[in-house]
Amino acid sequence: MRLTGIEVRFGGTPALAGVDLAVAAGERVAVVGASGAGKSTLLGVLNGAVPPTAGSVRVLGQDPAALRGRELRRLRARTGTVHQHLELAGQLRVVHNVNAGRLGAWSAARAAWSLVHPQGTDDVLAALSRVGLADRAYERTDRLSGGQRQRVALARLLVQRPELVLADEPASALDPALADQALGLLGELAAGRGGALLACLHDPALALRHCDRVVGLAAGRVVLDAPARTLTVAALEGFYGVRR
Ligand SMILES: Nc1ncnc2c1ncn2[C@@H]1O[C@H](COP(=O)(O)OP(=O)(O)OP(=O)(O)O)[C@@H](O)[C@H]1O
Repeated sequence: MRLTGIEVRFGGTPALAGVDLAVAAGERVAVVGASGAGKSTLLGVLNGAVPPTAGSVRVLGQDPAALRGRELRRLRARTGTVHQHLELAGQLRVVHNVNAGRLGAWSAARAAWSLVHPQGTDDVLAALSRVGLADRAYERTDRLSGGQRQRVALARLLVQRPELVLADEPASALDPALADQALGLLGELAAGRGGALLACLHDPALALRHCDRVVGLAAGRVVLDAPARTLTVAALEGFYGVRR
């Protein structure tokens, strides 16, 4: 995956400005930076949700902004995103939300039928069991806690089995043990498909424990790009403006 000279403008000030970033297969990259630095916008450029106003994007050998229809759906099925706001349908049962991870690989008819009769439930239950929620499969999703819903979104990704994993603060509502487990699962998922993981993280210790490389953004620019083993929690806290 490679970004070259990426600029994104929503209005006056650019959300991303001159971003160059190449990520190799197998890399686990933490994207860090203060609120508003451009982290979510960067993930949006990679999954095709945010078209750049300048620059070029290659994701799994393709340019998401140049694709339409079936080609774009195919690329999106290979790119899995855990969104910051999760994008779960609260009124649906957990099993349906997890099954939605497969929608990119199914026809519209099969996807609609799966809402009545969930398909491939064994995989769904296995994914829910990996995130500790097997006993909540048939509950309405909006009855779950924030952290439980975050784990439903993770189970949806496990069912999707994408190559490139994009995770926007995937552990923000999880306790420390569950956060470690979630990051471990995301890293395994990306490695298992020969892909890569990019995770926006606000917790420096979590970033250093689970990622090989840390990319820091400030005001839409890359201001840090270093192997995790060369960084410390204190250095990353300084990057966030924390003073002790
Ligand atoms: N859809 C949008 N329309 C207008 N401005 C936007 C939009 N999305 C993001 N921005 C602006 O782009 C800048 C970067 O936002 P972004 O969401 O990428 O930051 P972030 O680093 O992910 O922040 P946070 O840690 O708070 O989630 C911000 O100034 C934000 O206001």
